[in-house]
Amino acid sequence: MDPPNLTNQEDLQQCLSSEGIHIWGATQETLEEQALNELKLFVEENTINNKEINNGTLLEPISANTSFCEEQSIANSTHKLDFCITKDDESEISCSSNDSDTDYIPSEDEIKTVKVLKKPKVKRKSPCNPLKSVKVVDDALDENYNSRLQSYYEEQEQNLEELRVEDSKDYKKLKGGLKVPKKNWTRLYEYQKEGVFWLWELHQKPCGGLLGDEMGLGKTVQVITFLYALEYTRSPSKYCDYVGLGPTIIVCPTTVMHQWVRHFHEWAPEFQVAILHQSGSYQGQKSTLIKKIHKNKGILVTTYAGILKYKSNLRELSWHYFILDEGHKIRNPSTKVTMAVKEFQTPHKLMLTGSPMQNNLTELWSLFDFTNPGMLGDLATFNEHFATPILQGGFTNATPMQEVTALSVASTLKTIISPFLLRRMKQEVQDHIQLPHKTEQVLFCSLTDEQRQLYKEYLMSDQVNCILEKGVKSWKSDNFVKANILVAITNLRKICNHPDLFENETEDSFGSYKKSGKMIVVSALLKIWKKQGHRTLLFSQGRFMMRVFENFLNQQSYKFLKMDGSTSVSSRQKLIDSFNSDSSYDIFLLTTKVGGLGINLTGASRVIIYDPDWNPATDTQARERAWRIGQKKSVTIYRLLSAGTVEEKIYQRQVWKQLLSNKVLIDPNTNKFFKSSDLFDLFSLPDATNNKPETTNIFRESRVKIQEKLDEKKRATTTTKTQFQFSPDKVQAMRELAQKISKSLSGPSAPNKNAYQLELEEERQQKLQEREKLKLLTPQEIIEFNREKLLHVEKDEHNKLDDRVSTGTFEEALNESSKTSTVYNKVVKKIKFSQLRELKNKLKSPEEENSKKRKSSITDTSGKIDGELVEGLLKRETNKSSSKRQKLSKSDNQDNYILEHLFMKKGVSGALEHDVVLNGAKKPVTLKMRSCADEKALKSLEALKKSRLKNWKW
Ligand SMILES: Nc1ncnc2c1ncn2[C@@H]1O[C@H](COP(=O)(O)OP(=O)(O)OP(=O)(O)O)[C@@H](O)[C@H]1O
Repeated sequence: MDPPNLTNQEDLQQCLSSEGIHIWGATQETLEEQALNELKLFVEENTINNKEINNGTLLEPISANTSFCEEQSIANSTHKLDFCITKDDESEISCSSNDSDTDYIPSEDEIKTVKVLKKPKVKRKSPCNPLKSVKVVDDALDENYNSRLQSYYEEQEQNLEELRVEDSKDYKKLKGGLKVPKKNWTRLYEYQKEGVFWLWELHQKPCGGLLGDEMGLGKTVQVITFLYALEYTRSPSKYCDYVGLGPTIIVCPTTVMHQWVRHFHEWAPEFQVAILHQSGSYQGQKSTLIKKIHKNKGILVTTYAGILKYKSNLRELSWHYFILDEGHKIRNPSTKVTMAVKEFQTPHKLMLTGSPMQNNLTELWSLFDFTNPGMLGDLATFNEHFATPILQGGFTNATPMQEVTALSVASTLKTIISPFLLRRMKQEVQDHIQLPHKTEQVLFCSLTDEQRQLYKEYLMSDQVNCILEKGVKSWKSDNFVKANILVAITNLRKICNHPDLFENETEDSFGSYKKSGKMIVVSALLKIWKKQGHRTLLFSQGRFMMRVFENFLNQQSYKFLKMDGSTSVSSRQKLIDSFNSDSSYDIFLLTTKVGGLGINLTGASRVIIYDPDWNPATDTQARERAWRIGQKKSVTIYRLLSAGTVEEKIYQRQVWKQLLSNKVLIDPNTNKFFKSSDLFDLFSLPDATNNKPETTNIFRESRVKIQEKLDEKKRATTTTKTQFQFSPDKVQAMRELAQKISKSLSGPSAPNKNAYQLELEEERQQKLQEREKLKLLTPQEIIEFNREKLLHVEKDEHNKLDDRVSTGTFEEALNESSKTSTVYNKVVKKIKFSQLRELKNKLKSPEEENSKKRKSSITDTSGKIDGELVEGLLKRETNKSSSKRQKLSKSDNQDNYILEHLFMKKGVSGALEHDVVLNGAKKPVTLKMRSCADEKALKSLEALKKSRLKNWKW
């Protein structure tokens, strides 16, 4: 089989640079991602047109008629790569409405899941049919539009003959004269009002802007209110002939087209809003629809693919506003769709995205090249003077000077883009929106034995050996090796998700959750959350994993809905509405790319991201579906990773990218990024006994408290066991003694006061005996003895035992011994007190006893959650006397319990607080370095100004 045609090295380099790769060469970039990116470039450049890759073998081209994401079957292959290669952008557009994740453009990230050769022959029930919900109908057909307007006016008790937007005093006038209807203004949050004003300021200049508020903060609502206010104000435009709002195009992902229509109907009902897509109500010639909406000065909502498809019809006409929703889709400057949207010469261009920079600084350049063409100079100048120094300063091996230069250049860049970028984070506006608390943790799950075995075997396969032998030397020039690297990574990821995705088993056991470490964790989480009454969004990357989940959820009788690329566009909004409105659905199963963009799923308060994406924004987008305006409950998000595997590297890469983005968009003084791994790191697997995932060591300070606590507990037990050597007889004697004591302490209470006194007397005798015995022991043995006692006492307090590793020296042993004894004595006192109380209670009347039971059922701590006995629950601390504990919310307590449970029973070996990982420490900067760095930043600015002269279309 021939290797694919090589693209010329310049093209490759360009692609790499768009992924932030070219600058430092191989040493500081992960090779696997370069392979991935370059392969993506092949996809976009059609250099390996329609070939499929199977275990390193590039197979024959798929038929020329293959539509995007169409499932193909190629015989005699075993381990199928889970993606398809698009023929080209047009082929994607021509696909039917129900066959694609991606009615938007196949961007560089869009290597799609297509098929497996052997489809898992699992008997599947289809997910529950959603309840019927009101379908959003657009205004493409005049009769629909008129009848909607009529009902609206009737509702408003207004006359149909009135002006489209009535001129009354019922508005808020902003500086510069914009009148915002009060019915909208009063509904906006303060920061949204600022957003509307910012849009108005931009409108008065011949420039565009990027509304980059964090996801779910209401970017759509702000833009619609602004457009509505423009129309309401009816002021003539300085830069074109329109009065009020002229014809407008909104480009967005397929899934949110209907959401836009709905928002327009709610916030600006008088506008005529038509969907330019086969899922819209207009089924005639699309060119006719385009002309009609343009003439009526309406709003045309279409997809990124739609822009390509109808580009010539759309470009014939002049548009007032051109708006890109989820505008990061044009982050790659060399894709067709990016070039297409940049060809539109509208006076006003806006972009909405919650993740303006996902992988590298070139992306940011590409976005601003749309909204403010030429403002950041040409790409080469930008890369040389901004992207390079910022990136250089971010690596762990950067010199202090490089670091400070990066800081200065990043600050300069931030200053340049600030007037045209409005970005607010949820944390900043929390006072306004009052979002409920969010916890986001990364859980490191152990592989099952089967997975580990498979993973190891694959690592030792010829394919991986070949990569490691050839790859290090020739990956740069050998695209075949790059393709192999990609295939290998994909296979490893499959094993991490579920071994059956890699190696199909018999039908009966296909997809059993017990075969996958992460699925065992999912199973435990879903079980507990259902009991707690939480509803869950379960995100996964691939459709085949979705099938495994579907099978599992059916077996476990969960009620669920599902949305992936095969879900027809027209039914997606219905599914979303059904899930939000019908609380009987436990779970919404979604692919990250389809379900992660733009939609509202506040009906759920729990989110699982089953497998990490290379792009941090993809996972963040997914989590934001639940944690957004409208959410009433605390939200918990778990990102699952298989410990020690390639998934950890992917997560580390995510963090790296996120920190780079934060440096420019949030705080230039973000700390260093860490060095990425090399090829050997990718294809390795630490020993199973090494149960501390690498990532938890890198971000030690971000480890969740509960993990520390459990680790301490473990150490306390194991240390003692390994440090001291006792003869078996001695151990036995100590055990017996300790057991005897603990039995006497925790045994059934005496029936009356006299019996209790007798018991105390017996205890005193035992203590005396014990003291005699202790005289014969060494200090270390005393420690061990005390520990043993505490373990038998089986109370929480034994966790407070100091766990310092004893070296066995006499002094330390004595120290530790005295501490242990103190803890022990406290325990004993507490137990006695509780026994006494119990005894008193027994002497109380039955009524009093009943009332006490009622109370205790509220604060029950023994293996119960909300009154339910939960399997595997050891203990649940609801210590009323601890003020710290009292401050924790119910949700925090539930989360803590769940984590404890997962650590103890379900193979989770580490957990990180995701937000803490991303909050880097700040570096002190000396004055001298600062002035040198500022000089460099000034030079960068000069270079940019020169480049601007040629390019900026202000
Ligand atoms: N002022 C407001 N009053 C009531 N609801 C609001 C307000 N602002 C936003 N919302 C609601 O919050 C939700 C999120 O808003 P929207 O979809 O506009 O956010 P977004 O920033 O565009 O999100 P994404 O980036 O995910 O697309 C929507 O359901 C919207 O109706």
